[in-house]
Amino acid sequence: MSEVELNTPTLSQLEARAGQARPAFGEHAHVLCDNLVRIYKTEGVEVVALQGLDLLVDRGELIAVVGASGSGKSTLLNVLSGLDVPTAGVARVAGTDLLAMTAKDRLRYRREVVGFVWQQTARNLLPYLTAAENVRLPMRLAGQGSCTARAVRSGELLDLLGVGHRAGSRPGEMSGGEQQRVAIAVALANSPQVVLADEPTGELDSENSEQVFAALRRANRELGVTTVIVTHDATVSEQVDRTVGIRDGRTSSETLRRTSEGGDVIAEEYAVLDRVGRLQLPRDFINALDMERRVRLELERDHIGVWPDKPRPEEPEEPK
Ligand SMILES: Nc1ncnc2c1ncn2[C@@H]1O[C@H](COP(=O)(O)OP(=O)(O)OP(=O)(O)O)[C@@H](O)[C@H]1O
Repeated sequence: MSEVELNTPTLSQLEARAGQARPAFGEHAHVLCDNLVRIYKTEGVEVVALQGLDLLVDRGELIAVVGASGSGKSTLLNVLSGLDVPTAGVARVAGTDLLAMTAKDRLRYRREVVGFVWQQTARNLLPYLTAAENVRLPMRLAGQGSCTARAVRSGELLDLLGVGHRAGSRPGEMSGGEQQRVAIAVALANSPQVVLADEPTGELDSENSEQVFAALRRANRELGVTTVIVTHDATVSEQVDRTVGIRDGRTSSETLRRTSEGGDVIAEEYAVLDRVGRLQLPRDFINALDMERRVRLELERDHIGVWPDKPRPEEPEEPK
């Protein structure tokens, strides 16, 4: 055997080396969506609601997903909550592969792994039970703890979310914001690993919305529960550290919030670069430069320039 043959790696060695060099996408993420596709077919017409969406959320992180109506937010949440199955791609939450669940796995997943807060308070709480009874119900259904242990936990959760004084009230006797904070306690009752909230402030005024966001932040911080809030309200980026924007069924931007040394809250927006190098330019940037179909790129030492295909007509000079 020649020396060249001896030193030439085999295909399987090359594959093993490639695997070592790059950890799998989102290997350590608590919530992972990789190239997620959801196509709805109705009367022969196909609607692509998710078009290869990538999303990573770390354990213990709190993020918001924002997007215009029809961008795919509810579809994403339905997949993450185990209500819907994507057409293709990977969806994994707290180690559970959402595309490979049996009906029994799905029930366990929805009962033990994730907690939900829906927009409509009526979907979150039973009207004829008090706040404390509503929080105790999921624990009873899951057969968790003794009667006393359940009462203690419901009291602690209601206190944590600032609605301890409402323990004996029925939903109809509480404000919308209080009902949603009780709903968060219900979602947390069985100690889920991930809380999913769909427009939790959609029916609330700004003061109540802020209280609900503050309650979600407190639950996230104190209990370490990973939290994903879906909303069309772009101002949510002031309330959370990371906001992921979806456009046309794909993640398009991220806004990161940080506090400067002077104490000011600074929100910086980034475009998302996907794994094959695709980037969605903001619609207003494209419109401002009349960009269409293709653009010219130039690689500089520390950035990439993007120019319209055709030069823009000269601006007419202002008459003197
Ligand atoms: N069951 C369905 N059958 C057919 N098309 C659907 C279905 N559900 C959603 N779609 C379509 O998929 C796309 C994404 O919808 P989705 O409800 O996920 O968006 P969204 O961002 O949550 O919107 P909204 O904020 O209005 O609820 C839309 O074009 C919608 O019409």
